[in-house]
Amino acid sequence: MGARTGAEYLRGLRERPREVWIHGERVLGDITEHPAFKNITRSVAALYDMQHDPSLRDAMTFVSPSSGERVGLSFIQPRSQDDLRRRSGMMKRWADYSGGFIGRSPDYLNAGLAAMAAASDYFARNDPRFGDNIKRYYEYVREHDLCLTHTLITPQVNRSAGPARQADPYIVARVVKETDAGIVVRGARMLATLGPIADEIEVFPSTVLKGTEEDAPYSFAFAIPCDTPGLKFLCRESFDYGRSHFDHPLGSRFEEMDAVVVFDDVLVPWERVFLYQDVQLCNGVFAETNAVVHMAHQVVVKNVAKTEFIFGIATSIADRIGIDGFQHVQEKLAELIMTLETMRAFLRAAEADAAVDRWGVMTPAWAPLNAARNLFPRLYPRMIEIIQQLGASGLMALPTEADIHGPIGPLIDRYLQGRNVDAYNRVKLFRLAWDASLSAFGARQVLYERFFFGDPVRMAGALYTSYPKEPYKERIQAFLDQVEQQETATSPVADGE
Ligand SMILES: Cc1cc2c(cc1C)N(C[C@H](O)[C@H](O)[C@H](O)COP(=O)(O)OP(=O)(O)OC[C@H]1O[C@@H](n3cnc4c(N)ncnc43)[C@H](O)[C@@H]1O)c1[nH]c(=O)[nH]c(=O)c1N2
Ligand SMILES: O=C(O)Cc1ccc(O)cc1
Repeated sequence: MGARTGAEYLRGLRERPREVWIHGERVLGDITEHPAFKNITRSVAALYDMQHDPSLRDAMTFVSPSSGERVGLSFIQPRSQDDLRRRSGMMKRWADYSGGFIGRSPDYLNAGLAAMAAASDYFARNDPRFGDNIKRYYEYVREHDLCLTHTLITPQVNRSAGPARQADPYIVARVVKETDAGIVVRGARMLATLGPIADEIEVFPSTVLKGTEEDAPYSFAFAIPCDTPGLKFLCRESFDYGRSHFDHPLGSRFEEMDAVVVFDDVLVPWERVFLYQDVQLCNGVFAETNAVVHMAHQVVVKNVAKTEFIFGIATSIADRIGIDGFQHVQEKLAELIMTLETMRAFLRAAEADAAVDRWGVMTPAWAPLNAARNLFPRLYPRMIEIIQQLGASGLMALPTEADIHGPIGPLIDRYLQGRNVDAYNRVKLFRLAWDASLSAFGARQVLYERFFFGDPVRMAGALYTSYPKEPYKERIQAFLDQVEQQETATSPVADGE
């Protein structure tokens, strides 16, 4: 019990084989040895191991209020700004490990779950048992340091109709029946990042349901182990092509995988149900519990780490091939600095203006985090464009490790050296830039940043509609009135001329 080591995380996956499909086959045997999952499971394990580095103990863990064990800091229910800063410090260490390329390190969902448990009264409004369920579940996950995945989105079949109005009412995961033991769920959800190698899956409300009776069977929040019978993970193709860390420095380590989740009459025990059939409570769960704020806190920490990493790549390219003196290159690098400082400022503002919410949790200020989560999906594709603009053909004149060590090695040494670096290290840098900006891994990162927190168009709409606009409109009206008064006061008629 308490914060796990990487070995304990890997053992947990081995002990609980789950139904995972990839490349036309079911993963049989040890998933931690499967080519698509071996490297990412080692990377997630490395995150857990950081919790046991004696020099990082206080930076990565805190003392559990229930067991007295040291548990992961992302599970903390912050009570002070200091707690928030400690949590973001911990999140930054995890994000730095992968340059922000493991978007779904477990801290993202841990922070959300901690907030939901603090807001257990919200779930109790649906049913008093659900309030106890979410609290108990949070403690269970925290004390066992489990790795969570989540799935919110309905299958992309026909977006012009709600879940009940699809070609088949069982496309979207819904409740088929209730038993004394729990609810039975049939249908599918999208898109569980890290799903096949998580311990548990949260199946939470997603798109805004209409609030009519027909949506009730689609309205629920629950969590179950990933090896629950009938639960299937349908993976996309792996972007870890089994190449060396030199050839694919990111894809060979941080390919976190995304999977469609199918529920083939899955029994969800009542003690794991947190919301059921109450459409309004389902629609409000992330906002009303402030879980979305705490998750956004992790996201902005990750954005800082990722922007630092991309800026590091871009400025290294500029230096290595001698383009750093050109004005337009400096302008592009300055753009990355602006993005970095913007993200840092959002994070700092959110922590500095944090306040205790109605659930008693010290909660980062939402306005800067909400602005950040709307802005970054627009800035990240531009960051990647800058890498492409600076790297140019160098992102394609890119031999592999085998070429460097093979018969053409001397040619590479001569023609692919940089201004101040040998060919080996120049190619190594450019392969990293390629993996961040052009490989399947890199392209998926752009898509991830565009969409993972929701459809950017609807997110922007929600930002606009929820933002307090009256004070600004009133100010403009007052300004216009003032102009009129001044005109009247200074006009010849008013002066009696
Ligand atoms: C790489 C990656 C990883 C993840 C995820 C996505 C991606 C790309 N997601 C899913 C993510 O939450 C999801 O992509 C967004 O919410 C958008 O939903 P759809 O992808 O279904 O697009 P959707 O089909 O809704 O939209 C497609 C297009 O249609 C437009 N559109 C659709 N409906 C509209 C409407 N009503 N009004 C206006 N425009 C509309 C959109 O603006 C968009 O341009 C996820 N989810 C999850 O639960 N867990 C996870 O771990 C992840 N991980
Ligand atoms: O749906 C929401 O309101 C917030 C949300 C979006 C994406 C996600 O991964 C978690 C929560």
